[in-house]
Amino acid sequence: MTRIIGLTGGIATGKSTAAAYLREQGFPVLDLDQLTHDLEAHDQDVIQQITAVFGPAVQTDGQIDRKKLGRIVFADPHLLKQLVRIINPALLKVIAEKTAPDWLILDAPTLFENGFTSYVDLILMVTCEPMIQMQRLITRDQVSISWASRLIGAQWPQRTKAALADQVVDSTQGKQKLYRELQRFIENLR
Ligand SMILES: CC(C)(COP(=O)(O)OP(=O)(O)OC[C@H]1O[C@@H](n2cnc3c(N)ncnc32)[C@H](O)[C@@H]1O)[C@@H](O)C(=O)NCCC(=O)NCCS
Ligand SMILES: Nc1ncnc2c1ncn2[C@@H]1O[C@H](COP(=O)(O)OP(=O)(O)OP(=O)(O)O)[C@@H](O)[C@H]1O
Repeated sequence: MTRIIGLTGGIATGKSTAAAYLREQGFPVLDLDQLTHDLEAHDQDVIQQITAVFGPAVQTDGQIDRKKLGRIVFADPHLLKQLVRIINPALLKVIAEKTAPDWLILDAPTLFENGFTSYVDLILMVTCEPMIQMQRLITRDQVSISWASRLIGAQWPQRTKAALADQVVDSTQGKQKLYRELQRFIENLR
């Protein structure tokens, strides 16, 4: 029977790093960021709906230009909600069809914000200190402090997510410590 672990946390806190480790340990992972990218590149219904709301300028070569769309929606919470309303049904359709012999990891950065908590059996959150989060985001994505603040501000605060999660792992002190915490999490699952 498929049981779903929702892997979530703030932007650039280490979710993909945690997901990669869990995948190495044998867990199947459904990455909702990647799924979103696939839908915005190939799903004609999604592309059409996004274009109807945000205009033809968000399309390049028949696909959604995510950098352009990101600049629009992360600058306006109402527009971000409109985008989520378009994407959510398409994501939920894939989630509902996905099966695994035991645990399935749903790598879902905005599990809470998108209203996906009722689709998972357990919530695992990756956290890190806010200053480290800011530094990692600026370094990884080469963005300004003000844009990084906007991206962080578009999500629920880390402390709110941590209070609602079943388990929290912390990536502040490096990858090896994060992996040890994940290993403990796995051992307690079995
Ligand atoms: C805004 C878009 C076009 C930006 O694409 P881009 O390739 O530049 O960024 P990417 O998808 O890799 O996202 C980077 C990070 O942004 C954050 N983010 C993505 N979607 C959201 C959202 N709805 N709310 C807040 N933060 C978000 C996440 O931390 C994510 O990991 C894209 O993220 C998108 O379509 N998002 C809406 C769909 C969604 O909610 N996806 C998350 C499902 S859990
Ligand atoms: N424990 C860690 N120690 C040091 N650096 C880390 C650690 N975990 C992640 N990083 C680095 O921080 C950055 C963000 O990590 P990652 O991409 O895994 O975050 P994310 O939460 O998946 O981000 P997003 O929300 O944008 O998808 C990356 O450059 C990654 O190499």
